[in-house]
Amino acid sequence: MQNFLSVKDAVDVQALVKEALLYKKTPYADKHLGRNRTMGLLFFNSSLRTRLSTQRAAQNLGLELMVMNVGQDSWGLEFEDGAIMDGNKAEHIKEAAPVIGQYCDIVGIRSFPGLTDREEDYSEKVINQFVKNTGRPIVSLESATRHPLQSLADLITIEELKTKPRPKVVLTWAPHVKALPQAVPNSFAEWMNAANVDFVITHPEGYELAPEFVGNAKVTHNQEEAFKDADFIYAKNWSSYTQYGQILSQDPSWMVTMEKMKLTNNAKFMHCLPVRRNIVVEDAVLDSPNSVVVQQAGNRVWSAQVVMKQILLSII
Ligand SMILES: CCC[C@H](NC(=O)CCC(=O)O)C(=O)O
Ligand SMILES: NC(=O)OP(=O)(O)O
Repeated sequence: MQNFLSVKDAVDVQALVKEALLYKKTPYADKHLGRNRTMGLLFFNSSLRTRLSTQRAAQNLGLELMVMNVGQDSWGLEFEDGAIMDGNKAEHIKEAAPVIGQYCDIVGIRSFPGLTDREEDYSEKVINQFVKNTGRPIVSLESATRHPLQSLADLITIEELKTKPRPKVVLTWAPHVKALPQAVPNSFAEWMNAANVDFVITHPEGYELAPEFVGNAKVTHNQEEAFKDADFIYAKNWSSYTQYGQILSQDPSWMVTMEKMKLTNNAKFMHCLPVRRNIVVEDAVLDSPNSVVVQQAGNRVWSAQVVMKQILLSII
Protein backbone atom coordinates (compact mmCIF):
# COMPACT_ATOMS: atom_id res chain seq x y z
CA MET A 1 0.00 0.00 0.00
CA GLN A 2 1.75 3.20 -1.25
CA ASN A 3 -0.79 5.74 0.10
CA PHE A 4 -4.21 5.52 1.77
CA LEU A 5 -6.41 8.18 0.20
CA SER A 6 -9.55 6.25 -0.80
CA VAL A 7 -11.13 2.79 -1.06
CA LYS A 8 -9.12 2.35 -4.28
CA ASP A 9 -5.98 1.99 -2.12
CA ALA A 10 -7.48 -1.06 -0.40
CA VAL A 11 -6.63 -3.97 -2.69
CA ASP A 12 -8.99 -6.30 -0.81
CA VAL A 13 -11.56 -4.48 1.38
CA GLN A 14 -12.88 -7.61 3.09
CA ALA A 15 -9.34 -8.80 3.90
CA LEU A 16 -8.57 -5.39 5.44
CA VAL A 17 -11.71 -5.64 7.61
CA LYS A 18 -10.76 -9.16 8.73
CA GLU A 19 -7.22 -8.03 9.62
CA ALA A 20 -8.60 -5.09 11.57
CA LEU A 21 -10.93 -7.37 13.56
CA LEU A 22 -7.96 -9.62 14.31
CA TYR A 23 -6.06 -6.59 15.66
CA LYS A 24 -9.09 -5.85 17.81
CA LYS A 25 -8.53 -9.27 19.47
CA THR A 26 -4.71 -9.08 19.49
CA PRO A 27 -3.73 -5.36 19.42
CA TYR A 28 -0.01 -5.94 20.05
CA ALA A 29 0.55 -8.79 17.58
CA ASP A 30 2.86 -6.54 15.51
CA LYS A 31 4.18 -4.31 18.28
CA HIS A 32 7.68 -4.19 16.77
CA LEU A 33 6.69 -3.66 13.14
CA GLY A 34 7.11 0.12 13.40
CA ARG A 35 10.35 0.02 15.40
CA ASN A 36 12.76 2.82 14.40
CA ARG A 37 10.09 4.36 12.16
CA THR A 38 8.28 7.68 12.65
CA MET A 39 4.84 8.85 11.51
CA GLY A 40 4.00 12.54 11.25
CA LEU A 41 0.38 13.70 11.69
CA LEU A 42 -0.40 17.14 10.21
CA PHE A 43 -3.74 18.73 11.13
CA PHE A 44 -5.04 21.75 9.22
CA ASN A 45 -8.34 21.30 11.11
CA SER A 46 -9.67 20.20 14.51
CA SER A 47 -9.84 16.55 15.54
CA LEU A 48 -10.48 14.29 18.53
CA ARG A 49 -11.00 10.77 17.21
CA THR A 50 -8.57 10.86 14.29
CA ARG A 51 -5.85 12.49 16.40
CA LEU A 52 -6.13 10.07 19.33
CA SER A 53 -7.00 6.83 17.49
CA THR A 54 -4.14 7.25 15.02
CA GLN A 55 -1.69 7.84 17.88
CA ARG A 56 -2.95 4.74 19.67
CA ALA A 57 -2.67 2.65 16.51
CA ALA A 58 0.89 3.88 15.97
CA GLN A 59 1.80 2.99 19.58
CA ASN A 60 0.37 -0.51 19.09
CA LEU A 61 2.81 -0.97 16.18
CA GLY A 62 5.85 0.55 17.92
CA LEU A 63 5.83 3.60 15.64
CA GLU A 64 7.20 6.93 16.93
CA LEU A 65 4.84 9.89 16.35
CA MET A 66 5.08 13.61 15.65
CA VAL A 67 1.83 15.62 15.69
CA MET A 68 1.56 19.19 14.35
CA ASN A 69 -1.30 21.68 13.97
CA VAL A 70 -0.45 23.37 10.70
CA GLY A 71 -0.78 27.15 10.89
CA GLN A 72 -0.73 27.28 14.72
CA ASP A 73 2.44 25.25 15.42
CA SER A 74 4.04 25.60 11.98
CA TRP A 75 4.24 28.35 9.35
CA GLY A 76 1.23 29.08 7.16
CA LEU A 77 1.68 27.06 3.94
CA GLU A 78 1.29 28.30 0.36
CA PHE A 79 -0.03 25.76 -2.17
CA GLU A 80 -0.26 27.92 -5.33
CA ASP A 81 2.42 27.17 -7.92
CA GLY A 82 4.22 30.38 -8.93
CA ALA A 83 2.76 32.36 -6.04
CA ILE A 84 4.47 35.63 -5.15
CA MET A 85 4.67 35.03 -1.43
CA ASP A 86 4.10 38.55 -0.11
CA GLY A 87 1.17 37.62 2.15
CA ASN A 88 0.88 35.87 5.52
CA LYS A 89 2.11 32.44 4.33
CA ALA A 90 5.80 32.09 5.06
CA GLU A 91 6.50 28.67 3.49
CA HIS A 92 5.67 26.92 0.23
CA ILE A 93 4.54 23.30 0.16
CA LYS A 94 7.41 22.64 -2.25
CA GLU A 95 9.83 23.12 0.66
CA ALA A 96 7.67 22.09 3.62
CA ALA A 97 6.60 18.70 2.22
CA PRO A 98 10.05 17.29 1.34
CA VAL A 99 11.44 18.63 4.62
CA ILE A 100 8.68 16.77 6.52
CA GLY A 101 9.66 13.74 4.45
CA GLN A 102 13.21 14.06 5.87
CA TYR A 103 11.84 13.55 9.40
CA CYS A 104 8.94 11.11 8.89
CA ASP A 105 8.61 7.68 7.25
CA ILE A 106 4.82 8.02 6.87
CA VAL A 107 2.76 11.25 6.87
CA GLY A 108 -0.93 11.66 7.78
CA ILE A 109 -2.76 14.78 6.55
CA ARG A 110 -6.06 16.31 7.62
CA SER A 111 -7.18 19.16 5.40
CA PHE A 112 -10.87 20.02 5.02
CA PRO A 113 -12.25 21.65 1.84
CA GLY A 114 -12.63 25.41 1.52
CA LEU A 115 -16.25 24.86 0.31
CA THR A 116 -16.01 27.85 -2.05
CA ASP A 117 -14.19 26.47 -5.12
CA ARG A 118 -15.60 23.05 -6.04
CA GLU A 119 -13.05 22.39 -8.77
CA GLU A 120 -10.15 23.12 -6.42
CA ASP A 121 -11.60 21.04 -3.56
CA TYR A 122 -12.51 18.07 -5.80
CA SER A 123 -9.06 18.14 -7.40
CA GLU A 124 -7.77 17.29 -3.90
CA LYS A 125 -5.13 20.00 -4.38
CA VAL A 126 -3.76 19.98 -0.80
CA ILE A 127 -3.31 16.26 -0.17
CA ASN A 128 -2.12 15.69 -3.74
CA GLN A 129 0.61 18.32 -3.25
CA PHE A 130 1.78 16.29 -0.24
CA VAL A 131 1.66 13.08 -2.30
CA LYS A 132 3.71 14.80 -5.02
CA ASN A 133 6.31 16.54 -2.83
CA THR A 134 6.81 14.59 0.43
CA GLY A 135 8.54 11.52 -0.99
CA ARG A 136 6.83 9.35 1.64
CA PRO A 137 3.54 7.38 1.87
CA ILE A 138 0.56 9.68 2.65
CA VAL A 139 -2.44 8.66 4.79
CA SER A 140 -5.62 10.75 4.55
CA LEU A 141 -6.89 11.86 7.98
CA GLU A 142 -9.85 13.43 6.10
CA SER A 143 -9.23 15.28 2.88
CA ALA A 144 -11.43 17.64 0.90
CA THR A 145 -13.61 14.87 -0.53
CA ARG A 146 -13.00 11.66 1.46
CA HIS A 147 -12.39 10.26 4.97
CA PRO A 148 -11.16 6.70 4.31
CA LEU A 149 -9.99 5.82 7.86
CA GLN A 150 -13.50 6.72 9.07
CA SER A 151 -15.18 4.70 6.32
CA LEU A 152 -13.04 1.62 7.00
CA ALA A 153 -13.99 1.88 10.69
CA ASP A 154 -17.63 2.24 9.65
CA LEU A 155 -17.43 -0.95 7.56
CA ILE A 156 -15.65 -2.80 10.40
CA THR A 157 -18.55 -1.80 12.68
CA ILE A 158 -21.19 -2.98 10.21
CA GLU A 159 -19.37 -6.28 9.61
CA GLU A 160 -19.05 -7.05 13.33
CA LEU A 161 -22.67 -6.08 14.14
CA LYS A 162 -24.66 -7.27 11.11
CA THR A 163 -27.23 -10.01 11.71
CA LYS A 164 -27.68 -11.01 8.06
CA PRO A 165 -25.30 -11.56 5.12
CA ARG A 166 -26.49 -8.41 3.23
CA PRO A 167 -27.80 -5.77 5.64
CA LYS A 168 -29.75 -2.69 4.53
CA VAL A 169 -27.59 0.39 5.24
CA VAL A 170 -29.09 3.89 5.01
CA LEU A 171 -27.03 7.08 4.77
CA THR A 172 -29.38 9.89 5.80
CA TRP A 173 -28.74 13.60 5.52
CA ALA A 174 -29.59 15.54 8.69
CA PRO A 175 -29.72 19.29 9.40
CA HIS A 176 -26.80 21.27 10.85
CA VAL A 177 -25.98 24.85 11.83
CA LYS A 178 -22.84 25.07 9.62
CA ALA A 179 -21.87 24.21 6.04
CA LEU A 180 -20.01 20.90 6.37
CA PRO A 181 -17.86 18.97 3.86
CA GLN A 182 -19.19 16.13 1.68
CA ALA A 183 -16.07 14.09 2.58
CA VAL A 184 -17.65 11.73 5.13
CA PRO A 185 -20.77 10.87 3.09
CA ASN A 186 -18.74 10.63 -0.14
CA SER A 187 -16.31 8.22 1.48
CA PHE A 188 -19.01 6.21 3.27
CA ALA A 189 -20.86 5.80 -0.03
CA GLU A 190 -17.66 4.73 -1.80
CA TRP A 191 -16.97 2.02 0.81
CA MET A 192 -20.62 0.84 1.00
CA ASN A 193 -20.65 0.48 -2.79
CA ALA A 194 -17.59 -1.78 -2.37
CA ALA A 195 -19.28 -3.88 0.35
CA ASN A 196 -22.01 -6.54 0.42
CA VAL A 197 -24.82 -4.25 1.62
CA ASP A 198 -28.15 -2.99 0.30
CA PHE A 199 -27.18 0.69 0.25
CA VAL A 200 -29.68 3.60 0.27
CA ILE A 201 -28.94 7.35 0.41
CA THR A 202 -31.70 9.74 1.50
CA HIS A 203 -31.53 13.54 1.48
CA PRO A 204 -33.61 16.59 0.56
CA GLU A 205 -33.51 17.83 -3.05
CA GLY A 206 -30.35 19.80 -3.80
CA TYR A 207 -28.11 17.59 -1.65
CA GLU A 208 -27.20 15.09 -4.35
CA LEU A 209 -23.64 13.84 -3.85
CA ALA A 210 -21.21 13.70 -6.77
CA PRO A 211 -22.18 10.79 -9.09
CA GLU A 212 -18.76 9.14 -8.78
CA PHE A 213 -19.49 8.56 -5.07
CA VAL A 214 -23.19 7.68 -5.33
CA GLY A 215 -22.38 4.79 -7.68
CA ASN A 216 -25.17 2.15 -7.63
CA ALA A 217 -26.77 3.35 -4.40
CA LYS A 218 -30.55 3.82 -4.37
CA VAL A 219 -31.32 7.52 -3.74
CA THR A 220 -34.62 8.82 -2.33
CA HIS A 221 -35.89 12.15 -0.98
CA ASN A 222 -38.36 10.20 1.20
CA GLN A 223 -36.51 9.63 4.47
CA GLU A 224 -39.23 7.54 6.10
CA GLU A 225 -39.42 5.22 3.09
CA ALA A 226 -35.62 4.82 3.28
CA PHE A 227 -35.76 3.95 6.99
CA LYS A 228 -38.22 1.05 6.44
CA ASP A 229 -36.59 -2.28 7.39
CA ALA A 230 -33.13 -0.69 7.63
CA ASP A 231 -30.49 -2.55 9.66
CA PHE A 232 -28.09 0.42 9.99
CA ILE A 233 -28.88 4.15 10.00
CA TYR A 234 -25.85 6.34 9.32
CA ALA A 235 -26.66 10.03 9.88
CA LYS A 236 -24.50 12.87 8.64
CA ASN A 237 -24.92 16.47 7.56
CA TRP A 238 -23.29 17.77 4.42
CA SER A 239 -23.50 21.01 2.45
CA SER A 240 -24.73 21.01 -1.14
CA TYR A 241 -22.39 19.64 -3.83
CA THR A 242 -24.50 20.96 -6.72
CA GLN A 243 -24.86 24.45 -5.21
CA TYR A 244 -21.38 24.11 -3.82
CA GLY A 245 -20.89 24.65 -0.12
CA GLN A 246 -24.39 26.06 0.34
CA ILE A 247 -26.84 25.30 3.14
CA LEU A 248 -30.08 24.81 1.20
CA SER A 249 -32.09 23.43 4.08
CA GLN A 250 -32.03 23.26 7.88
CA ASP A 251 -35.37 21.48 7.99
CA PRO A 252 -35.66 19.98 11.50
CA SER A 253 -38.04 17.30 10.20
CA TRP A 254 -34.91 15.52 8.86
CA MET A 255 -33.49 15.09 12.39
CA VAL A 256 -33.20 11.40 13.33
CA THR A 257 -35.77 10.53 16.03
CA MET A 258 -36.90 7.45 17.96
CA GLU A 259 -40.15 7.66 15.99
CA LYS A 260 -38.22 7.20 12.74
CA MET A 261 -35.98 4.49 14.21
CA LYS A 262 -39.19 2.51 14.90
CA LEU A 263 -39.65 2.23 11.12
CA THR A 264 -36.43 0.22 10.89
CA ASN A 265 -35.56 -3.41 11.55
CA ASN A 266 -34.31 -2.52 15.06
CA ALA A 267 -31.47 -0.66 13.31
CA LYS A 268 -28.18 0.37 14.87
CA PHE A 269 -27.58 4.12 14.80
CA MET A 270 -24.20 5.27 13.46
CA HIS A 271 -22.46 8.64 13.19
CA CYS A 272 -18.78 9.46 12.66
CA LEU A 273 -18.86 12.09 15.48
CA PRO A 274 -18.66 14.85 16.57
CA VAL A 275 -22.46 15.05 16.50
CA ARG A 276 -24.76 18.01 17.28
CA ARG A 277 -27.31 16.51 19.68
CA ASN A 278 -30.95 17.53 19.03
CA ILE A 279 -29.98 19.04 15.68
CA VAL A 280 -28.74 15.96 13.75
CA VAL A 281 -30.24 13.33 16.06
CA GLU A 282 -32.35 13.52 19.20
CA ASP A 283 -30.89 12.60 22.60
CA ALA A 284 -33.17 9.57 22.96
CA VAL A 285 -31.60 7.87 19.91
CA LEU A 286 -27.99 8.56 20.97
CA ASP A 287 -28.80 7.42 24.53
CA SER A 288 -30.53 4.23 23.33
CA PRO A 289 -28.91 0.76 23.25
CA ASN A 290 -29.17 0.89 19.44
CA SER A 291 -26.60 3.70 19.22
CA VAL A 292 -23.18 2.22 18.39
CA VAL A 293 -21.33 5.53 17.89
CA VAL A 294 -18.80 4.83 20.69
CA GLN A 295 -17.99 1.32 19.42
CA GLN A 296 -17.75 2.82 15.93
CA ALA A 297 -15.27 5.44 17.20
CA GLY A 298 -13.32 2.70 18.97
CA ASN A 299 -12.90 0.91 15.66
CA ARG A 300 -10.94 3.91 14.35
CA VAL A 301 -7.90 2.44 16.18
CA TRP A 302 -8.12 -0.86 14.25
CA SER A 303 -8.84 0.96 11.00
CA ALA A 304 -5.69 3.08 11.37
CA GLN A 305 -3.60 0.16 12.67
CA VAL A 306 -4.33 -2.13 9.73
CA VAL A 307 -3.62 0.69 7.24
CA MET A 308 -0.34 1.58 8.93
CA LYS A 309 0.65 -2.08 8.91
CA GLN A 310 0.06 -2.32 5.15
CA ILE A 311 2.09 0.85 4.57
CA LEU A 312 4.92 -0.26 6.87
CA LEU A 313 5.12 -3.58 4.99
CA SER A 314 5.58 -1.60 1.76
CA ILE A 315 8.51 0.47 3.11
CA ILE A 316 10.40 -2.07 5.23
C1 LIG B 1 -15.34 13.70 11.09
C2 LIG B 1 -16.22 14.85 10.73
C3 LIG B 1 -15.46 16.14 10.56
C4 LIG B 1 -16.31 17.27 10.05
N1 LIG B 1 -17.28 17.63 11.09
C5 LIG B 1 -17.40 18.91 11.45
O1 LIG B 1 -16.70 19.80 10.96
C6 LIG B 1 -18.42 19.21 12.54
C7 LIG B 1 -18.17 20.57 13.11
C8 LIG B 1 -19.32 21.09 13.97
O2 LIG B 1 -20.30 20.37 14.24
O3 LIG B 1 -19.19 22.27 14.34
C9 LIG B 1 -17.07 16.90 8.76
O4 LIG B 1 -18.31 17.02 8.75
O5 LIG B 1 -16.40 16.52 7.79
N1 LIG C 1 -14.83 11.08 13.08
C1 LIG C 1 -13.72 11.82 13.16
O1 LIG C 1 -12.83 11.82 12.29
O2 LIG C 1 -13.64 12.59 14.32
P1 LIG C 1 -12.58 13.78 14.57
O3 LIG C 1 -12.92 14.88 13.58
O4 LIG C 1 -12.80 14.14 16.02
O5 LIG C 1 -11.19 13.23 14.30
